[in-house]
Amino acid sequence: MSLHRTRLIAALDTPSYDQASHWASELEGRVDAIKLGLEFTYACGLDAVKKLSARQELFLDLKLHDIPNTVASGLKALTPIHPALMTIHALGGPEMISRSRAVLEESFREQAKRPRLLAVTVLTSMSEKCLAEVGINATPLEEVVRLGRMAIRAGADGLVCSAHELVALREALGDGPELIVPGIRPAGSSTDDQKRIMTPSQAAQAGADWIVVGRPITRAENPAAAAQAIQDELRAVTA
Ligand SMILES: O=C(O)c1cc(=O)[nH]c(=O)n1[C@@H]1O[C@H](COP(=O)(O)O)[C@@H](O)[C@H]1O
Repeated sequence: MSLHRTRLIAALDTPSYDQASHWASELEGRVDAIKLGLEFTYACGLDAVKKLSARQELFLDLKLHDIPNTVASGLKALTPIHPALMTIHALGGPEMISRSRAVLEESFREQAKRPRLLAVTVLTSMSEKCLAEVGINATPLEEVVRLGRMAIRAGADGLVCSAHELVALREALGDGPELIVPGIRPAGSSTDDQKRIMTPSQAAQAGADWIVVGRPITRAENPAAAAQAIQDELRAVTA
């Protein structure tokens, strides 16, 4: 496995434009991208998403999951925002994924500028017990690899998974798919609602392309210093 630089995405989860804007400026140059998701987008709207992401690479994490036509049309409506990364749920199935990929390809003449389509496999807040409660009798690892193979075959550019599944996904799918990893907790920090967690350096060693970190940065006394400490930890892995 090649050890490449793992990039850091800060999840700016807040309903307040001023708070998100403050974090974005504080973190500029210290993180590789910002993530705006359901909380910020529902509270502040898409114009605010566009404005806030004007200066930084954007992961727009809206985790679409509906019938193929609705998801593909929803993604098309989001293309003027021009995120670098967008999410849909792998559980929507292969037709939903392939139509999503097709609509993004049609919307961007230059494919290099097309947002990368990420399929969320098994949420990092879910354990084996929780999977059983929704009727899936498999370990998170088995389910992530199964969904991951299907999603990449159907046209996803990458997958959202926990760090625990990285090695198995690389073995199954090679270096091609972009692997994005939330559920990251620096040593000693609170796990919150996350179940399948690892530290930044463990995720980097296991081959994450990007790690997503929210509360350990945004709830730190000094978010910029917290982000810098994570970058230092990531760099130490590849040094
Ligand atoms: O798609 C995601 O980004 C995502 C998928 C997943 O399985 N688990 C997960 O935590 N996330 C997101 O990653 C961020 C993690 O935030 P913290 O737990 O505060 O670090 C949140 O914004 C979640 O919405």
